[in-house]
Amino acid sequence: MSRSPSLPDRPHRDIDPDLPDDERLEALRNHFVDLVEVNDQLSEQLAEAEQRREQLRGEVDRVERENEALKSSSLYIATVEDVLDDEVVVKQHGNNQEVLTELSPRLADRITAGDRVAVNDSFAIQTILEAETDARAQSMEITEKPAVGYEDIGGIDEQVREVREAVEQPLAQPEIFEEVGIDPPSGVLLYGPPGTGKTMLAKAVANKTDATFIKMAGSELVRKFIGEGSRLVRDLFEMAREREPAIIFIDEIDAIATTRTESKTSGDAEVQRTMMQLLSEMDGFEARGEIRIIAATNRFDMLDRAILRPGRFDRLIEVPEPDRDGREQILEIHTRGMNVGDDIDFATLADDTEGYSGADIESLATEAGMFAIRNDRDEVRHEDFLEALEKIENDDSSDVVSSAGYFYQ
Ligand SMILES: Nc1ncnc2c1ncn2[C@@H]1O[C@H](COP(=O)(O)OP(=O)(O)OP(=O)(O)O)[C@@H](O)[C@H]1O
Repeated sequence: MSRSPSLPDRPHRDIDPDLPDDERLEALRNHFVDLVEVNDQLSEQLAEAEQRREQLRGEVDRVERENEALKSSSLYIATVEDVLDDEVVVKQHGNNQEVLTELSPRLADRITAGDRVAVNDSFAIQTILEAETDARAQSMEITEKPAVGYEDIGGIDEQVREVREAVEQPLAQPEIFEEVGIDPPSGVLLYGPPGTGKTMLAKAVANKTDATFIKMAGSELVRKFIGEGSRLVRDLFEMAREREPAIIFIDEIDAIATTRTESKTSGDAEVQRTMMQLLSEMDGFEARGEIRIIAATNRFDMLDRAILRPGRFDRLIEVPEPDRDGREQILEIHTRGMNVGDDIDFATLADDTEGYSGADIESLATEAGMFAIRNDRDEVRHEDFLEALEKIENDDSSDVVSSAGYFYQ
């Protein structure tokens, strides 16, 4: 870009000292005129150079501003569908828009079809994202054999029976359903307050049937992976097919299956698409196959009824807070591995823990153990439980006993 203007010739005039005065004077005058002319030319060139410098300065500022804007603006997620010579076809997640975009030489030999990429407003690829398997692993919890058995679940025997019938039996004895000629429930929805054993139930069935337990949280689907919800739902079912027999457990399903709202923000549209994908996966599902689906929510009131239609989550099981006997059973379960004294009276503790969920009771037992340690004992006594109860009741910041305040139907 640099331009070096040619400098005018330096005026040079040898004046003969032997010339008569008037001729020498004339020669000097002419020389002076030449010098003035050169000076004018140089001044003109200097002014031009200054103007050019100003222009360049302006250009640098503009490029810097553009660069800043590029660095700070949000990018969209897309998948590379096809790599051509120096162009690629990308499909933007969320709206599925396909575009042909130029490929920068910087990325040319690193990109392959199927890569997840971040694109800017003009669909220029900015970065290649990490492998899809990482995203899958981040969003799902996969356990080959969860370490939870039915004997670890207290106070909800009826719910255990129902889950076994709706999920375990179709996996363990599919022929019974074939012989009778009925399809087992497509999906089971567990609903009730937090910490009552919904996740435990799903894990226990997976354990009993030697099925892979694949958990995905609805809230993560919409919060963490914006624009990728429907793709992750597809991945979830694909993963389950790869690992049959499998139990798919979708926790907090209300996050993706809420009643349609009036607002039409892109976030809502994205949640809708994620739910539609889930429904279409479930609709195209082999009812007697080796994959069972369990979902859980503590916001039953918010659910979009579309997910409860036959062929979808068509078996509803309420998992309530434990009653008095249930609390006693859960207390016994959670103290099984503890060194407890003979003086512990579970019956009165069950009376004292009205409104406690299973998770609250688990925390109570741990807290009682802490009091025993604080009192320099290796045996947990009834008094430790009473102190733990008092601490929990007084502890405003604790969310224990808060479950009673959750809204569900
Ligand atoms: N019925 C129960 N019997 C024994 N332990 C329980 C029971 N319910 C809850 N717990 C204890 O609380 C913990 C949390 O329970 P779980 O995750 O199954 O609750 P959840 O109903 O799925 O809760 P959330 O709605 O918050 O996901 C369990 O690991 C277990 O220790």
